[in-house]
Amino acid sequence: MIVLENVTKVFQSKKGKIEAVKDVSLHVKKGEIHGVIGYSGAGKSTLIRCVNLLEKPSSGKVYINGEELTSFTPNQLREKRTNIGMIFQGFNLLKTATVYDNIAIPLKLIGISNEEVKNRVNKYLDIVGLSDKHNAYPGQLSGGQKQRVAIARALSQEPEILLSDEATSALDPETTDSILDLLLKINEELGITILLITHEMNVIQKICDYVYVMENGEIVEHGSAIDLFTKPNKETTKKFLNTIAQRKLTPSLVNQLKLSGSVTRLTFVGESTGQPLLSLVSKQFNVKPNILTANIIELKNGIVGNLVIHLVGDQDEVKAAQQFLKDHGVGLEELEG
Ligand SMILES: Nc1ncnc2c1ncn2[C@@H]1O[C@H](COP(=O)(O)OP(=O)(O)OP(=O)(O)O)[C@@H](O)[C@H]1O
Repeated sequence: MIVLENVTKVFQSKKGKIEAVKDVSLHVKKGEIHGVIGYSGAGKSTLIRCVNLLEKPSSGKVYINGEELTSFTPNQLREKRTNIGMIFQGFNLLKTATVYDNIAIPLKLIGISNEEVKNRVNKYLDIVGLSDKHNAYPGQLSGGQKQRVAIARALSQEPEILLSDEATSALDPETTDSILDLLLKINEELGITILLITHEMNVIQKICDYVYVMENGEIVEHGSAIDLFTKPNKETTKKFLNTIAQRKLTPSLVNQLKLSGSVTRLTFVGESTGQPLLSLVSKQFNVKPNILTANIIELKNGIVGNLVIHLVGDQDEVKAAQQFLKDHGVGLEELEG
C-alpha cells in the first residue's frame, strides 16, 4: 500500500523556485494498479521519484505499508527500498554485463547468497519469458526484451511494490502491449501493487484500476478508470481520451446539427450496454436518433461504449428522451459547437 499525504517538491533553479509537485495526496491499495497521466513537465517523474525518496519531498509524508518512509534514517531507507522495485523508460541496464549479471549483481550487493541469487535469476527470467537469454548482453536484445530484463531485475528483490516510470514510452505499440500484459500478469500472479506514470492513455486503459490526471504539479482529476472514461470533467482528461477514441466533431457540424435537435454523447457502461435503448427511445418519444460516431473501449475492469447521436425532434421530446436514457444508467453530455 502506498500513501502520499500532501507531498510537495520544490526545486531551486537559477530562474527561481520550481514547484514540480504541489500538495499531492494519493492512496494505492494493496494489489491495485494506479496510473498517473499527464503531459511533459506535469511533474509525473518527480512525483513517482518521491515515492521511494529518490527525490526527497520538500514537505508532506510518504507511507509504504503504513510505515512513514519520510521519517527513516538513510540506513533504514536503504533496507525498506528493497520492498519497492522500479522500472524506467531507458531500462537502466549495465551494458557490459550479461542478462544474468544485470539481475545477479544487485542481489549480491544486498547480501543474498550465491545459491539464492541463482534461483531468483532463473525464476524471474522464466516469469518474464527470457529463460534462454542468460548469457546475452543488453546490446543483443530488443527494446521489449531489455524492459523484460529490467522487470526481472526489479522483481528479483521480491518487492511488494513496483514503480513504473514511463516503462513503455520507448517501445512500439505491439511491444508496449506485451509489456503491459506482463505487468498485468505479475500484478495478478504475484500480487504486486503497481504505481505507474505515463503520457499514454492506452496504458491507463489497458491495466489501471484507478487514475490520477496531473497538470502543473497538481492532481486535477482522479477516479476509477471506468469513472474517468465515462465521466471526465477536466479538459486535460478529455484531451487524453480523444487520443484513444475519436470523440470530437467539428464545431461547425455540431452547430449545424443543433438547428434540428441535440447533439449528445452517450456513455454506456455496465447494464446499460445490454439494452436496446435507442430503439426504445424512438418508439416511446417523437424523436429520431441518428448515430454520428461510435466506439467501444475495453478497460481493465469493464467495457465502456461511446455513441454521439443527433436526436432530431422538438425540444420537449428531446429533453424527455434524454431523461429516459439517463434514468436507464446512460451517461449524457450535450456537445456544444
Ligand atoms: N532536478 C531538477 N531541478 C530543477 N527542476 C526540475 C528538476 N527535475 C524536474 N524539474 C522541473 O520540474 C517540472 C516537472 O518535471 P518532471 O520531469 O517531473 O515532469 P514530467 O511530467 O515527468 O515530464 P517528462 O515526461 O517530460 O519527464 C519541470 O518544470 C522540470 O523542468
